[in-house]
Formats: sequence, C-alpha cells, structure tokens
Amino acid sequence: MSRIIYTHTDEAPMLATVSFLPILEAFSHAAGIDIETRDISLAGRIVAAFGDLLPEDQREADALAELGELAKTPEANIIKLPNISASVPQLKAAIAELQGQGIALPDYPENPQTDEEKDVRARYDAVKGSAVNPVLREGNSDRRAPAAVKNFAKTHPHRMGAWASDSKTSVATMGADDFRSNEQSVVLEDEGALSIVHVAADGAETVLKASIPVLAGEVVDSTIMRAEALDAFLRAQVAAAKEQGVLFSLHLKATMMKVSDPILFGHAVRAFFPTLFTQYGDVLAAAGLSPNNGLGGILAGAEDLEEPVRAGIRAAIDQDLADGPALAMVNSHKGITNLHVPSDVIVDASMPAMIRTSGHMWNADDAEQDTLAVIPDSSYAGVYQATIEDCQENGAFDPTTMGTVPNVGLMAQKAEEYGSHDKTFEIASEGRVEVRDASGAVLMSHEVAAGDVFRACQAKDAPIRDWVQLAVRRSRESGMPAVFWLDPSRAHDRNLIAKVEEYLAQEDTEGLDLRILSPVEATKHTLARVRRGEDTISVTGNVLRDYLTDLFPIMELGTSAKMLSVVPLMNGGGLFETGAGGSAPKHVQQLVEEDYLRWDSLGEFLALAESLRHLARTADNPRAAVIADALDRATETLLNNDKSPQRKLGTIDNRGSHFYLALYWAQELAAQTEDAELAAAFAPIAADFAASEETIAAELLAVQGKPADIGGYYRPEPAKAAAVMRPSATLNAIVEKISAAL
Ligand SMILES: NC(=O)C1=CN([C@@H]2O[C@H](COP(=O)(O)OP(=O)(O)OC[C@H]3O[C@@H](n4cnc5c(N)ncnc54)[C@H](OP(=O)(O)O)[C@@H]3O)[C@@H](O)[C@H]2O)C=CC1
Ligand SMILES: O=C(O)CCC(=O)C(=O)O
Ligand SMILES: [Mg+2]
Repeated sequence: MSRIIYTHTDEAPMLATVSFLPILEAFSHAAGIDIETRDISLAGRIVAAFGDLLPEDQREADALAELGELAKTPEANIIKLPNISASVPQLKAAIAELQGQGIALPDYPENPQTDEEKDVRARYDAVKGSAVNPVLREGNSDRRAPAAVKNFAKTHPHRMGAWASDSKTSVATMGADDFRSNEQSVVLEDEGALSIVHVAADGAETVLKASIPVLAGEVVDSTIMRAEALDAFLRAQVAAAKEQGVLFSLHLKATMMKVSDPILFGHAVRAFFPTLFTQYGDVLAAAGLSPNNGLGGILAGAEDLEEPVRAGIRAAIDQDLADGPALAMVNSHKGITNLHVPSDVIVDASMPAMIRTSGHMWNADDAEQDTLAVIPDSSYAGVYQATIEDCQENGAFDPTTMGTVPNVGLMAQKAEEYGSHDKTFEIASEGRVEVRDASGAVLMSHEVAAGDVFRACQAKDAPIRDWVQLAVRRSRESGMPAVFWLDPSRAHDRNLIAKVEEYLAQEDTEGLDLRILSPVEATKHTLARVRRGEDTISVTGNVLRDYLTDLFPIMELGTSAKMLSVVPLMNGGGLFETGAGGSAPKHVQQLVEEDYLRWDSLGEFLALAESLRHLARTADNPRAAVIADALDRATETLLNNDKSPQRKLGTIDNRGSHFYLALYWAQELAAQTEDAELAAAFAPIAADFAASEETIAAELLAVQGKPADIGGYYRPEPAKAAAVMRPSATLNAIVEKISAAL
C-alpha cells in the first residue's frame, strides 16, 4: 500500500477536513493508497507534551515528533494543512478548554518558581508559537499560483480598493539600533559547537546557551535590538500618527518570532499607554499582567483586582486612548484593537490586507482610514514602503493584467530568523554578549544594555545550496527570470551573496536571467514587471518567503490560500502545504453562528494532486498519477463553474464545494482512457453523483442559517463536528459506495 499522511490541524482547515477526508479516502483507496491522519492540532500537541504526566487513558502519541522524523526520510509524503501558531492567550484558552473536557492538564504557569512549574512552563513554551512548520520543513519552499488559478483570477478579479495619490499611509521603521543595523555574520569553516555568553560590566559571565551544534560552511549571525532606541522610536511613532491624523498600527510576527516579537509588542503597548504604565506598571507586574500578552490580557486580568485599582486602570487606559492617535482595530464592533492580542495582527497577512484595501485599516467607528504601519526592525520594512509608494504613484494593482510572482524560499532546517527562538534572549544587565566557538574564541560580540533583545540565527550550507539549485530549476521550468532578494548592506546577506555566486557558477544557467538585488530594489524591479504583466520569481530568505507569499498572492488572487505550496524535502520525500494562508479563525465563528463555512479548500485540492503525483513517481504507482491528473482537471472545472465557497448564506459553502469536486473528479476518472478498470469503476459513481446533484445541494443548503454546535473550539467533539460537516445523507451514501467499487 502507498501511504499519504493528511494532517489534522485547527480551526477552519480542520473542519474542512471532516467533510473532505471521507471523499479523499474513498478516491485514494481506488489507487491502493492509504490516507492516514496525524493530529498536530494545538490541542493534540498540548496533550502530547504531557504524555508522561497524564493518567494512562488520557495520553496521546507525539504525532508531530513522528512526522518530523518521517520528513527526513525518502518515504515522507505529507499533506500539511495550516495550524494555529499559538500566542499565550490562545494557548491558555486551549488549555482551559481541554481541562473542561476532563483532561488533567496543569495551568499555564505565568511566573514559574519551583522546578515542577519550570518544567510545565518549558513544555507549554515548546508548543507555543510556530512550533509545527519548522519541524516539518526539512526542505526549501516552492510556492506559486498554478496557471489555472492565475487565469481564473484574471477573468474573475477580486475587489481591490482604489489608491489615492494623496494617501497618507506609510511604513515607519527604525533603521538604526535595530536587528538589521547591528547584524554580524560569520561563515564557519569547521563543524563544532558554539556558545552564547553574557559578560556583565563587572566581568561576571552567564552562559545564555551552552551548545549550538554547527556544521562546516554554515552561516551564523547575531544581532541586537536596542530597547532604549526601540522605546524612543515607538513613542515618536505614536506622536507622528497623532500629528498626521492617521491610524497607529503595529505589524509583527509574534507567532513565528515567538520569543522576540512578543517582547517588541510589549514595548509598543507600553509606548501607547504611558499613563497606565507610569501609574500602574508595578501593580500590573505584581499581578502577572504582562504587556507582552496585549491590552486584552491586561483588561481581563484587571477584572480580578480590587477597587479602586480596577477602576483606576480602566481610567488610565481611557486617558491614553483619548490622548493618543486613533488606534487601528482588529474588530471595531467588539472594541478589539491592534494592541489587544499579539497574534491578532500578523505582518505577512496584515500588510497585504492593508495594501489591498487602499492602504487603509479600520478605525473605532468601523470606517477605513490611512495608517502609519509601524514595523520596528528595518530588515524587510522597506519592501512594504516601496509597495505602498508604487500604489500611491500608479494606483491599485489590477488582478486582470498583473504578472505573477512565485517564490523560492530558503527554509530548510530552521533557516535564519525563523529558527532563532532558542538563541533569542532579553538581556538582564549591561555588558556584552559574545558568540564563541568551542575553543573559546570570540566570533561575534555586541555591547548590550538591560532590556536589549539579542538574537542569533543559523543557515546551514546544504539547504543554501539546495535553495540555489531549486531557484535555477524553477527558472528553467517556468521560463521566468529570477531575482535573489539579498541586501549587500546586511552582514548575513553578504555571506549569502558569496554562496549564491559560488553555487550559481556550478549550475547550468545558460540562457537564464538570474540577478541579485536588495529587497527594496527587487520590489521596485518586480513591481514594474508586475504592472507590465510580466512574471518574476522571487528567490528569498525565510522571512521574505513568508511575507512575499502572502503579499503577491493577496494582490493577484485575493488570498494566499489558492497557492500551490510544495516543499521538496532534502532527503527525497515530499511535504505539500495547503496554500500560504492560515487557519482563518473568523471562519469558525461564522460556522458556529450560522452553519456556514466559507473556507476554500482549493489549497488542499492543489496540494493533494502534487502529493499523488509524488507518490506515482516514488512508489511506482501509475494509478496515483491518473487520479492526480483527473483531480487537477476537476479542480479547474470547479473554478470555471464557480463552485468554490461563496461568502453568504444560501450559496454553497466549503461542504458544497467538496461535493462538486467529488462529482467532477468522478466524471474525469470515468472519462479518462489511461486506466480502463478505473474508468469502469467510476462511471456508475459519476452517474450517481450527477443524478443526485439537486438532492445533495438541497440537503447541504437546508442546514444553513442557524447556530451549529461542534462541541469545542480547539478540540471539537468528533461526532458533533461530523454531524455539522457531513449533513447530506445522500452524499455520504455515495461516498461509501466508492470504496466498495474497486
Ligand atoms: N501555515 C500555517 O500553518 C499558517 C498558520 N497561520 C495561523 O492562522 C491563524 C490566523 O492567521 P491570520 O494571519 O489571520 O491568517 P489567515 O490566513 O488565517 O487569514 C487571513 C485571511 O485570509 C483569507 N483566507 C485564508 N485562507 C483562506 C481560505 N482557505 N479560504 C478563504 N479565505 C481564506 C481570509 O481573508 P478574506 O476575508 O480576505 O477572504 C482570512 O481572513 C493564526 O493562528 C496563525 O498562526 C497563519 C499563516 C500560516
Ligand atoms: O508557521 C507559522 O506560524 C506561519 C507560517 C506562515 O505564515 C507561512 O509559512 O507562510
Ligand atoms: Mg505566511
């Protein structure tokens, strides 16, 4: 039997899976393929983290660890749906829900003191933030809009907000004293181990990290964000937004940058609420209410404090809101601001969403307004400023004519910033931080003050070489020019440029247009081509991979969820991610309120076809190729017949789109001539689906419009979720018959 692993994740994609998986299993069975699921949801990962401490009957295997090992083998064929990268507030909510379901989990220790509490905290911290993707991504990233999807977007353009030439929207970034400007970088000649040591002003040494294994040829960088400069910068932006009459909004990646960015977020909360922290800073700290978890956590925690402190805190917050600039809102109806929850505004998706909406965000009156987008570190902020300037000059992008920008991203083996969590520290006291080799020689050194954020990153040589080869291959296969977005004014990028030049020289690049430009120059170059309808591959590091695979798809297709996202694993396996989009929490809310799920599973369909094709190649299963090609044709028909989920009640939603996919897929299999046995088996199934179309559509539409009970948010009850997500008895019966057909 050939095997595909389909991941069980969170929120909208997990609910979509409840509906789609039975269909997928039935069709795959016909090709002798086993679909196995593994639970890598936030809830599943929490339970697995306490495997040894829970009562026997509550223990669950660590599926993520298993898949992480599998990803290093040639047999890996994993379809990875988006999952929650949890902030602390989300983590606590998930723990509470699981406790409510009777699972004997400890509370999240806010301020761990005993060894036991420290152990609990370490387990929870390992589950926090972007804890899944870095484990599975044992390869570099190839994300693109398939031709059928791009063509559909050109003929059915999504709405784009017009840009005014007098738009006051802009990006503010530090440019000095930040991660970018303080960066140092070395290329290691030999394998070994590094250490990170803090040397206090009096010479006392504290080991921050005892041993970082390194390989020969690896690029290692270190840098710091200066707290004092950050505070001055943030205060200046609060004043600037007020003076310019624009919204203040902060854009970070507190999920993936799970150690550094919540700290930066906390600094912004302090800068925006000076009265609150001057008057109540000590009270909040004593109550364990950290600004790093956002205004939402402070407001909720203040409820437990005594009067008059409680009223005083609220008054101070109101005072600061009245004194400061208007604050961008995440949900103006519920009064949720940009500074409420660190994971509510995630830069990769939030900046493109703003650019798509005329450079606006929402204010407290639920109206659009120009915005000062605050992105403290200047490494990548210039990309957004250049894009904004382009729109101010030339107007909004036109999805009917614009070129496409696929991405080849350096990602494997926790490359660059996204692998830096275990090497990121908030500095306790003045002195310097040194990165030393095993002999004690100092490779890099930074003067530091208390509160500065130190960060070290690694990029291994083999992934860098693989990334250059992937870029050459994609440029060759697509016929598109490719631009390496690397900045000669950054220490890390200078080392990468040298490697790119070395490895490109070893490839056959005859006739290819490959160049290296700084991110801002690359943005300008790419956008000029985009406006002429020309296509350009962006070849980037891990962070720009993340940013650009939302930025361009959101302009081109309306959402990054429609992207094909392939990770050719370095040891020969395949990881197929579904789009670049996340798990869309607001979709679950809509489902629970009115039994309508607008999640678009297009990303799953595209990933599945690639996964099947990979299986056909690696497991010598020609039938897998037949059902893959049939699936791609079915997906194209689905797009052209407009059977993707719409957005409003009374139209087909996610479940309806799964039915139509099954119908078209069965019809394609019945019609193909490569595999007669398969065609014969699917002919009656296709006929059944077609004959029942009206009944099934009616059964699926009938449930809409009233609240749906799935019995949990982070871990819904399987039976309730299945009842909600599979409401058509007619459809379920036909799906059942497929497995018996072959
Ligand atoms: N690979 C992964 O595992 C990723 C996980 N995440 C996680 O997702 C959560 C939410 O993050 P957020 O930044 O809000 O990003 P999301 O991508 O979840 O949501 C952004 C917006 O994209 C649109 N969208 C995304 N996917 C789909 C889809 N399949 N069908 C229809 N619309 C879609 C919706 O916008 P619109 O209303 O405009 O249609 C949605 O509101 C977080 O927990 C985050 O950690 C985020 C990114 C990647
Ligand atoms: O892992 C995450 O938290 C998000 C991943 C992401 O945004 C991406 O890969 O595009
Ligand atoms: Mg992303």
